[in-house]
Amino acid sequence: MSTTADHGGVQNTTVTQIQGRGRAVIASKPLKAGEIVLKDSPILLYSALPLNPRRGGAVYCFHCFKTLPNPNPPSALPCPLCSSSALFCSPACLSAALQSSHTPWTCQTLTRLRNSPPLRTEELQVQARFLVAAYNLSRVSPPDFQRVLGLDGGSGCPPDADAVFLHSLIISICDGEQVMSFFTVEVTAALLAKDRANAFGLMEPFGDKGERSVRAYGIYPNASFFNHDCLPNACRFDYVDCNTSGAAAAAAANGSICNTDVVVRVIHDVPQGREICLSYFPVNLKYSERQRRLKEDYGFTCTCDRCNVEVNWSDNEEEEAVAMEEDNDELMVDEDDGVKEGEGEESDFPHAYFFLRYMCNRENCWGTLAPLPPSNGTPSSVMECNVCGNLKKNDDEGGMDGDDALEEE
Ligand SMILES: C[S@@+](CC[C@H](N)C(=O)[O-])C[C@H]1O[C@@H](n2cnc3c(N)ncnc32)[C@H](O)[C@@H]1O
Repeated sequence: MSTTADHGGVQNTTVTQIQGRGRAVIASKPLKAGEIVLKDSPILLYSALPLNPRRGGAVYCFHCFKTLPNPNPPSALPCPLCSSSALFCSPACLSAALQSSHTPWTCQTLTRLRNSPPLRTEELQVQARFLVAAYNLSRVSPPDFQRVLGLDGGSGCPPDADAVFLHSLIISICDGEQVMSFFTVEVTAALLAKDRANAFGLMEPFGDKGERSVRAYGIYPNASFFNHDCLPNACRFDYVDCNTSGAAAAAAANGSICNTDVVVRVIHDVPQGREICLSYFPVNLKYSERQRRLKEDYGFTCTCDRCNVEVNWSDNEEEEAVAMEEDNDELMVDEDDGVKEGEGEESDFPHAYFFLRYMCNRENCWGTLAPLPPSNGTPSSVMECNVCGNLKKNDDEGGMDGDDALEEE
């Protein structure tokens, strides 16, 4: 099967079924480094805050997820029903939320959940938020709800204990015959599995100690077609509270992109017919950790080129290899895909070049660098980090020199 995804933001790609990988995004023409292949808007967004947060409430708008300049009313507009549990940045966001993400039904169900005995973990509380958002979506936008159900994940697995528990809890407190009859425990379990395999996290800025947490999760119908590779050839940018001067900021400023949209850009040239993949987590993770996450959250064993090399490594061999390769100046670029395995010794370390060229060198960032979009077909020499937003000049040797930073946040 080969289809072009049905969303206006998809560019120069097709979605194809690949044996053992499900749907996959394929370049339908040769792509230049930095080229945008997708702009996507969420069909479902929900806060990553636990229902009963230990510290304070949200300081962002519950509709567009921008930080509120002043979280206290009257600058922020509270939901008229649940008051300060949900705040909004403007009358437009409040009004849109009351008809979509924060309907009276959602508001009432979340309030009842908050007033029930607290769920034992924050993870369960966030899953409960997701289920309420998904049930609500089935009421306000049945076609979007069907798209969520059509995502990959959860087929044939029996509901686990958490799914059974959350299902009976929510069904017992929410109003609505439609919800009661439609949502079986199997549907609830499938929704949770689809969320785990497809949701993107919109991140908070770095904290004082360099830590980061998720502000909101979103289901992006087209971005969810990208498969994973531990050495990806594309990466995702988002725009929440965007304050960099990169492509993201420019797009956000001229209104061509919304605060919660995502954009996918290829990080180096990609030939026609090649699959375009993202990494589902920072690329610096070790083999065992990557495999664990992919199995637990996404249900597959990764057999990408990098994993096929690293499967035989011990933990410290991997660290030694990365350190050794950082000094290697004999790595070359392949015209086709930007990464070339070297001769002899270097062929054991196909990812060293990737780390040098495409991994952000800001402390504890681990973001991926992609060039700014080409201008009139000319590739940009400025690389942008998809996590911290820093812009850096690309040197010809393939490394990113800290002195070349164009902007530090
Ligand atoms: C976000 S979806 C990607 C699109 C998915 N293939 C589909 O058909 O909709 C994530 C799921 O795709 C599959 N997947 C992603 N990367 C894969 C890979 N490298 N090898 C095999 N399956 C993969 C897994 O089933 C995973 O749970």
